Amino acid sequence: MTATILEKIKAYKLDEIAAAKAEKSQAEVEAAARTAPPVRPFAQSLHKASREGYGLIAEIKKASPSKGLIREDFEPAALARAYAAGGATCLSVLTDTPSFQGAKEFLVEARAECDLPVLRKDFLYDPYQVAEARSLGADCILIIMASVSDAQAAELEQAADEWGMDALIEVHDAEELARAEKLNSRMIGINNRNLNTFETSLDVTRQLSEAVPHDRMLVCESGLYTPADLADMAVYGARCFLIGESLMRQQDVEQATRDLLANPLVPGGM
Ligand SMILES: O=C(O)c1ccccc1NCC(=O)[C@H](O)[C@H](O)COP(=O)(O)O
Repeated sequence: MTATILEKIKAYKLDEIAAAKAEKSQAEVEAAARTAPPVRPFAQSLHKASREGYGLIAEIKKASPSKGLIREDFEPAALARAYAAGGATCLSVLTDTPSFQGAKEFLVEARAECDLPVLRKDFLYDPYQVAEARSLGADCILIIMASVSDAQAAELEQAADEWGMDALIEVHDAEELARAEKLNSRMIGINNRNLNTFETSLDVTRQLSEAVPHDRMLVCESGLYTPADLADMAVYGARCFLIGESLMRQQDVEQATRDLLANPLVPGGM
């Protein structure tokens, strides 16, 4: 049987992790993490922003498996400044190279340019990668339930907690959501994109949001383009959004970010 994209990504990630450990031991990466700049409050910032308007995690994303090259003129530092000036709450930076043309240095460069908390957007399997994320300055990690076991998810979450970082738990269906609920993290991301088929539909959030417990903060991820999309998703309880491609395709990223956030649906209103 042909391997799915997530299986292919996992295979090369495990090779990358082994190579990274051979180059820098766990103890060395932990020592580097201890000297990293203090953690910025990721979940707390989103929570605050979502009470006043929308919380936006703006993604620095050069390319993707589903879309190929998204943005040619790609400078993480300039993009971070534009997102911050446009009103983003947090940043997400792709650090995976083979599939997204990302890099660990992009996270360091982006974070140094602004005061926003930063998510390391990558495929994590090992607490080593969490310490590495912290050593780069990351304030939050992503745990993709489709690509890890319950035991791995709990181990990654615990590592994030020990470093004082937040974790965004990503789900795409009811079974993954039920598994995510066994974790402690308050942030649940519903990814509208099926990471194996790339099919993307806001129906995923429409159908799954109802099952998200009220004590969790819902983050609606992928396939969001317009203020109308955000207002539509807000009706289903999403006030926080993770957006990459649609903003990355804009010439004026700052203005596009501002426009997207300009007229949030009033909480509780229609
Ligand atoms: O974006 C992809 O093609 C992709 C393929 C396989 C695994 C993950 C993938 N993307 C990660 C994400 O979920 C998005 O970068 C993120 O939610 C932003 O989505 P978008 O606004 O649609 O760029």
